[in-house]
Amino acid sequence: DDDTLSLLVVVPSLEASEGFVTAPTRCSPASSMAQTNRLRRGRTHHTQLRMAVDDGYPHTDGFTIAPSILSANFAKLGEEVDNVLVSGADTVHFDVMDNHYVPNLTIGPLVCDALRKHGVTAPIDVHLMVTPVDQLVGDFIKAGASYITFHPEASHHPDRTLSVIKDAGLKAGLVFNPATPLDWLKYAIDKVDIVLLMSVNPGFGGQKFIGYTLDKLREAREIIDKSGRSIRLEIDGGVGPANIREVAQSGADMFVAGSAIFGTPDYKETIDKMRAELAAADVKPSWLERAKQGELVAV
Ligand SMILES: O=C(CO)[C@H](O)[C@H](O)COP(=O)(O)O
Repeated sequence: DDDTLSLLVVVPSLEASEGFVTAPTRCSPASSMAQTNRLRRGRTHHTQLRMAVDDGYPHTDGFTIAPSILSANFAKLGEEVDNVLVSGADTVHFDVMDNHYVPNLTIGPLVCDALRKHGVTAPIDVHLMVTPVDQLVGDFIKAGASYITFHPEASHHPDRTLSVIKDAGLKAGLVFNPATPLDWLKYAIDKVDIVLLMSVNPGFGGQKFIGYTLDKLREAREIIDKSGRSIRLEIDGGVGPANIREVAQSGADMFVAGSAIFGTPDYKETIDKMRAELAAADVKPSWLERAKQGELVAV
């Protein structure tokens, strides 16, 4: 209920081969507002409530699967989101397009708020493809977003925008279009929780993965690992069971997939295939391995 949150907390275990053990705990909203919001946002409505107290992300295997609702049936969005979450997705990827920064028009804070009111408790990963950025950031914080990522070149003050998101207790991220260099990370990396690489030109679902972004993933992975921080590396565009293994091997640990999931009749079967490919990739998420060795600074 809203007064007392009863959670199963997932904590990293140095001994467990999967990297996690579960332990029941009880959390009270008497803690700070930011912490309370974080707890609420971190709740999932899977078969059991899960939360990674180390970093605020839910995960089963250290990898995050984030279906993009851009490819969902908007006429029954709540049901679509419920289905994809019970099918094993970790977060809901929420694409916001303004017909200005990108040539398409989608959904805004009202829809995010409606999903929360519908009962969605999984993290909502808001990807802003808009300019200007700042007004919508405030609106999405109020609407119950969990993570907000934006394109730095679309913001007048990227550093300030990152701070506003983080100060509200959310995860903040920068998004890079396929041909946009990663230079923006050089100065702002201490405020970045998520680096999102576009592997298609933003604006539409169902496009083909641009191959050279695999090199860019490796470059971003190196920058992140050097930073010594638990930053997630998210990839978005043209990802599905056929290429997720190679994408993971190139360094990604958060995978957005729209048409590959919503375009299939059985979401669980598709997500299971993606997880099987991740297991076969024979790589562990860098953040998880380094957390086990006590190397990472929490974000
Ligand atoms: O941000 C996006 C487009 O701008 C979408 O999230 C992305 O394209 C995912 O769709 P698909 O998996 O079908 O490529």
